[in-house]
Amino acid sequence: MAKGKPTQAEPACRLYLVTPPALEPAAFAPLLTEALDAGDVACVQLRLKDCSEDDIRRACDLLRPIAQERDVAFILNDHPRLARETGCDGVHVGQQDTSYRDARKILGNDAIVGITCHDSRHLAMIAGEEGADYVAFGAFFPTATKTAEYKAEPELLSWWSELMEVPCVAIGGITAENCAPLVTAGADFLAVVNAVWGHPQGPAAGVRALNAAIEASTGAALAG
Ligand SMILES: Cc1ncc(COP(=O)(O)OP(=O)(O)O)c(N)n1
Ligand SMILES: Cc1nc(C(=O)O)sc1CCOP(=O)(O)O
Ligand SMILES: [Mg+2]
Repeated sequence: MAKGKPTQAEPACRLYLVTPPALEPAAFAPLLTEALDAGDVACVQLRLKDCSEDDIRRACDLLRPIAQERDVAFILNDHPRLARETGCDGVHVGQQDTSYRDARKILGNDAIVGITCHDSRHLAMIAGEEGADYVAFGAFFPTATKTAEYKAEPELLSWWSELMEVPCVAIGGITAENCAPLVTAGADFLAVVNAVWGHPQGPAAGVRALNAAIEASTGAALAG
């Protein structure tokens, strides 16, 4: 994920992989490699919940190079200081996490800082004005990966993308089967957990299915 909207050389909507909330880094490394080698992925977010900072450091040290060697941005969830310390490309922070300003201070202007905005135009406008590199809306569909308290609609993506240059990420229960309205509404990135890591044929098949669905929806949108 370069800073800014995908360019003309890149697909209009790209995949943003979020890791499962618990993983064993050595066992997960080949799965990540398989996923990234299967198709177009803009970004990987390491999202580990209920584990120590040392566990996060170890996971970053093993998984970050797999993404960065492939020109895929590696973003850490929730922990701007750890993101800086471990050489991540950026951080994703939610409304209850470190503020945008503090995250930016910690990481500097070259890093990617993305912000959760739930279903809120107001939060997104603030994040965009403050300088966020992307705003994330969700959850678009029911998800078993976390308890999602907000429900976003595709119309939010069309409103945002018609008005703003700052890229928008859609998240929450997204699959190859249901993603078309989000792509046509203008999502710049689709963030997924279960559709890739829980795919019955493995993560490579998950990435291929989502890439194909994005391409088909983009073609349909261009055809009018
Ligand atoms: C791309 C993306 N969008 C939203 C979130 C959710 O962040 P947050 O609200 O801080 O919740 P947790 O992920 O920390 O449980 C995200 N991580 N990534
Ligand atoms: C991490 C996260 N944030 C969400 C939000 O709505 O902000 S939904 C979500 C989980 C996404 O996982 P899956 O693709 O398996 O539904
Ligand atoms: Mg968070």
